[in-house]
Amino acid sequence: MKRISILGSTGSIGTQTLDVISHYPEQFIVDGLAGGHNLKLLSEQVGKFRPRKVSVATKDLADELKTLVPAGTEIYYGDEGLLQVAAGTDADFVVTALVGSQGLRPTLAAIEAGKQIGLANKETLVSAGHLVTAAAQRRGVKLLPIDSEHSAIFQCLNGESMKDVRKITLTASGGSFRDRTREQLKDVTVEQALQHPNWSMGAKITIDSATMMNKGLEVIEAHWLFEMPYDRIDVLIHPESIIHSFVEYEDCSIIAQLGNPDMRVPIQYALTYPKRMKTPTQPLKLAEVGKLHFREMDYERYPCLQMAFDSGRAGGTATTVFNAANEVAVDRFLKGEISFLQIEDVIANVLNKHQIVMNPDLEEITAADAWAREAARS
Ligand SMILES: NC(=O)C1=CN([C@@H]2O[C@H](COP(=O)(O)OP(=O)(O)OC[C@H]3O[C@@H](n4cnc5c(N)ncnc54)[C@H](OP(=O)(O)O)[C@@H]3O)[C@@H](O)[C@H]2O)C=CC1
Ligand SMILES: CC(=O)[C@@H](O)[C@H](O)COP(=O)(O)O
Ligand SMILES: [Mn+2]
Repeated sequence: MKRISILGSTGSIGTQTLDVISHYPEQFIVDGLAGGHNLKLLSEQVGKFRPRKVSVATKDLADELKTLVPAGTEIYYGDEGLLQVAAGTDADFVVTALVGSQGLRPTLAAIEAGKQIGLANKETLVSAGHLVTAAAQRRGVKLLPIDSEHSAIFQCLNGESMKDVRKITLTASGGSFRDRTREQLKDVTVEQALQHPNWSMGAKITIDSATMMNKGLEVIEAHWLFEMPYDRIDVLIHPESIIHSFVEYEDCSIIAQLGNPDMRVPIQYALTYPKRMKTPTQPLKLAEVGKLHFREMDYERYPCLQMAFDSGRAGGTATTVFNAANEVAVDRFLKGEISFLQIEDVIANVLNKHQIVMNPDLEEITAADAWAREAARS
């Protein structure tokens, strides 16, 4: 029996994690759930899974939640609530499915408390990968990837020696605007940007896919998860999202992981690793798929991806600022304050103004993140 806490239980990854868990009630107990603002869904989850500790974004929401859940449920809110669900339960496994760098402190707290981590919240590694991986190493905690590309790479590396790896390649669908030129991006709407061709996900990551920022964040995530230098990480456009990523070895063998796009597969693999169990997903029928397509990445078409490699190579607080500026820019685009193409301008401007701090501690990361948010708003 594995005891689980979920940060971001009401989101796309959070709900799919609970779906996986509900297929194996004899294998999992839910100890903690943290949602944000969606009280209706969170109260249903509490009624069904009966966690001991639950958290929401604000005190008002916490007061309202008390009237909706079974007596005896411990209810928290805000930053303290996230820390309670991350580190203050008997869970041995924490799924990090918050969106954005707000997941950093709870993730660090869960690691310090010795919980194994199923990591979906990639922004934590982009913001402070050196702190998260060092804490995990020190505490003997596994960071099990949930992000589909990283789960694929993790599976392709299984049983192999890292010294035999030539490079890893992350596949990219191209997102909602994969068949448009830059000229055709000038007047795109929020609704159009939210139409991902292959995956149903939260709004922020769907916009990141359209700008190719998602792949940029994933390059930095892969750098930290697999200790891979940036010149051995490649990105390839693969519109079907069937090959989730692959590893090329020194003998020219390529090992890839394939499957229909369904996040319940990598979520379940992280939860049950190293065991594999049945999932409710549709098996991949390659004869029905017929053809798979690939295109070389065009870094001029996708400047966010180039900025990800540049800030990753620069190191220190460069990636913290790169991530925080993007979070604000995406939020402003979703609110209609800036155009789609201005997202990358905001990030570039903030990066240009930033004085990088090398080997930052948590306080310096927090300060750089706050500075970048302020700069991205002005
Ligand atoms: N969705 C996917 O398929 C994939 C997602 N990821 C990564 O996983 C992470 C989560 O993505 P996704 O599930 O799509 O995002 P969603 O937007 O669907 O979910 C975000 C979750 O965070 C919660 N949340 C937001 N703000 C707060 C807050 N202030 N306090 C507490 N909780 C808060 C939301 O609560 P509420 O809704 O109740 O307000 C929700 O539960 C991201 O880092 C993303 O990049 C990676 C690979 C695939
Ligand atoms: C499901 C998942 O892991 C997402 O990160 C997905 O990869 C987004 O797709 P693209 O960024 O390739 O469009
Ligand atoms: Mn991904």
